[in-house]
Amino acid sequence: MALLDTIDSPADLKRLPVSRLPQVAEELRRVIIQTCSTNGGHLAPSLGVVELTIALHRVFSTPEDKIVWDVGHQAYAHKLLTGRRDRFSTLRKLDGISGFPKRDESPHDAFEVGHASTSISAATGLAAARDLAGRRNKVLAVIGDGSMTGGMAYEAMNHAGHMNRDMIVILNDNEMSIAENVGALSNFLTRTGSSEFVYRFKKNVESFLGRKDTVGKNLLHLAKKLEDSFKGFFTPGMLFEAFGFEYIGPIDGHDLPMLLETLEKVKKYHDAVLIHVLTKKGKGYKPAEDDPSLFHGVGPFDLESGRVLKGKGGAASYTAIFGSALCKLAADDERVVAITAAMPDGTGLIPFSRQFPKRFFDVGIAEQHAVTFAAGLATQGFRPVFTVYSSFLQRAYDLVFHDVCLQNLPVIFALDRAGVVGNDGPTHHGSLDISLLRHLPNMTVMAPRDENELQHMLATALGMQGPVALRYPRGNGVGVALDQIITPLPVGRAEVLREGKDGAVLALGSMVHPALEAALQLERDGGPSLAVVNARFVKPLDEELIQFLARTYGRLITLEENALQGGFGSAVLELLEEKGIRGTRVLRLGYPDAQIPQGDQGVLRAMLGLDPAGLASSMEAFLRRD
Ligand SMILES: Cc1ncc(C[n+]2csc(CCOP(=O)(O)OP(=O)(O)O)c2C)c(N)n1
Ligand SMILES: CC(=O)[C@@H](O)[C@H](O)COP(=O)(O)O
Ligand SMILES: [Mg+2]
Repeated sequence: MALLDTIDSPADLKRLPVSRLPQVAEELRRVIIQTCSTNGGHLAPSLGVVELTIALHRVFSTPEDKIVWDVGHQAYAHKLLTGRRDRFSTLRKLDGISGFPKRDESPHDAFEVGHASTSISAATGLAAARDLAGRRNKVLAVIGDGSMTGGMAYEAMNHAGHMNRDMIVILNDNEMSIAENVGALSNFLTRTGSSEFVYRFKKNVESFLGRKDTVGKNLLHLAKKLEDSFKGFFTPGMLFEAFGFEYIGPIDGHDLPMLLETLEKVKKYHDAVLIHVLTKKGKGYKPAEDDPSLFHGVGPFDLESGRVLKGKGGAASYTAIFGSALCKLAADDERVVAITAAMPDGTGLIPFSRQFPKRFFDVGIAEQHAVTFAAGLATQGFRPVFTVYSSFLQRAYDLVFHDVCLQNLPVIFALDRAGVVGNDGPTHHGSLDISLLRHLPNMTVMAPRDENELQHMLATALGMQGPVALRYPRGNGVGVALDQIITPLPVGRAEVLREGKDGAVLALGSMVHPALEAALQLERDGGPSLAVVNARFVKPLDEELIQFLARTYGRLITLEENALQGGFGSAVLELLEEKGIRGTRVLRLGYPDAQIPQGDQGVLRAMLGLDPAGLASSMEAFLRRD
């Protein structure tokens, strides 16, 4: 029987002799690799923290003690050790366990995450609550070096350090974000400098004098003092100590005895402490060790070879086509610059970064900074294209308004992953961007019906003088041929794709082709005949056409992959109200006011009634109600 099968809670782990822990680590890795090979998932991040997770659950006692995982994509071992081994095969599937910590999934999941750099803030809140309630549990945040490039982490450290709450931050430093980590901090963190001296010195002293020898401890103390005396070096320790955190490290994040000893020691402290651990992303699975970016968030893969069975960014993906169109347009327009917030691969900007290295900027996980950085560039005549997942732009909302729209600056927001993204679930679905952006002054919002129109919309955006949001879905296009010549579209003009007698469908972006399919299906079945319009623009709407359709049919159906509240359909309703067009019946189809769960994209769209069959059924029922 596998040792892991005997661990239904951290208490079971605590009962094992230390000598058995390496076997637990080995079995955890085997389950994580096996599950990710079938389900996909965040393999490399989770493999990198197996020993750290074992050590944490050996020394601390969740759920009383609180562990907040930053992003939470690395928490698979945590889930396996906290009673979810039997359900782990449902990872990231509809109705399965989440790929991120979820409070309603386990009391051991102290806080819900998914977007980076929030863990220290949450942990600070948990620590303050503990103190107010007079409890004495420990509170920890585990944050990666990539997530440490997010400004919120410093806001939190500044506050936590000031309060000097009893809390522990564990910096999991694997020198990787999704891609190689970027930024001055990243270089700084890997510049162990005198810390390296102290680290090697500590290792030598320990091996020579034994761990428990007091002389060794005094020598270690001396080594630390030596480090402090190296005024010429400004080491990570000093940075975090400037924030009021006692710094410990760097230590080997795969050395279980060292981890256990360090955590046991720090557990006795009652101050703000940061432990800097060095880990290898993907440790224990060679394909992931060799390519931690590919295996950061990976689709199903062949266990033996590590060959990924269905990649995300296939040649026909919206992402890849966006990336190549941007390169084409940038070649003829030197004003074009591209910006990513630590996601060059996921946003398709790798080709651009290679072709125009001086015009490419990876700002780290810093979306707020990215927006205002783009605004700065735009004031000087450049055409910044900030390519970002829809859900990750949400944290920069005010900067979009305050720094871009109010100044009416020509910044382009290329919003990838708009609509349901699939197995990442509710934190990552791009379900809000239309509602967030369409009411901002000077903003244009558009969505292409397919991957070919995406090219033309990008050219349209680059030809405009103010802010533009261009949203498109995760995954492959509909398989249309790509025009070689990319030309701008007439702004604010929709496109009638088919005529009808009984009503008109205004479909936006990824809903256009399903709408066509549904209308055709209805007609084939002898049902109503519907006109279908590719709306193209949420702002400005094609006011003339929409008023004509309202007056002609008296019945309109709007379709969008966005929350209904404040979405495209809302904009149509507002227009009819504003123009005094009474009596038109409007059916709005889109996302409800509810969390959309995780699951394959097609399954979710069908669940939401946004697949062709679901659309046909809703449309027919609506038209029959007359
Ligand atoms: C606000 C936000 N932006 C971008 C992402 C996408 N993202 C997820 S994990 C990750 C890299 C995290 O790097 P690190 O914290 O070092 O963790 P590691 O994967 O190396 O363990 C990024 C950019 C996100 N989840 N949230
Ligand atoms: C954890 C995280 O936020 C990213 O890794 C995200 O899951 C990537 O999403 P894609 O798989 O759509 O690129
Ligand atoms: Mg990292």
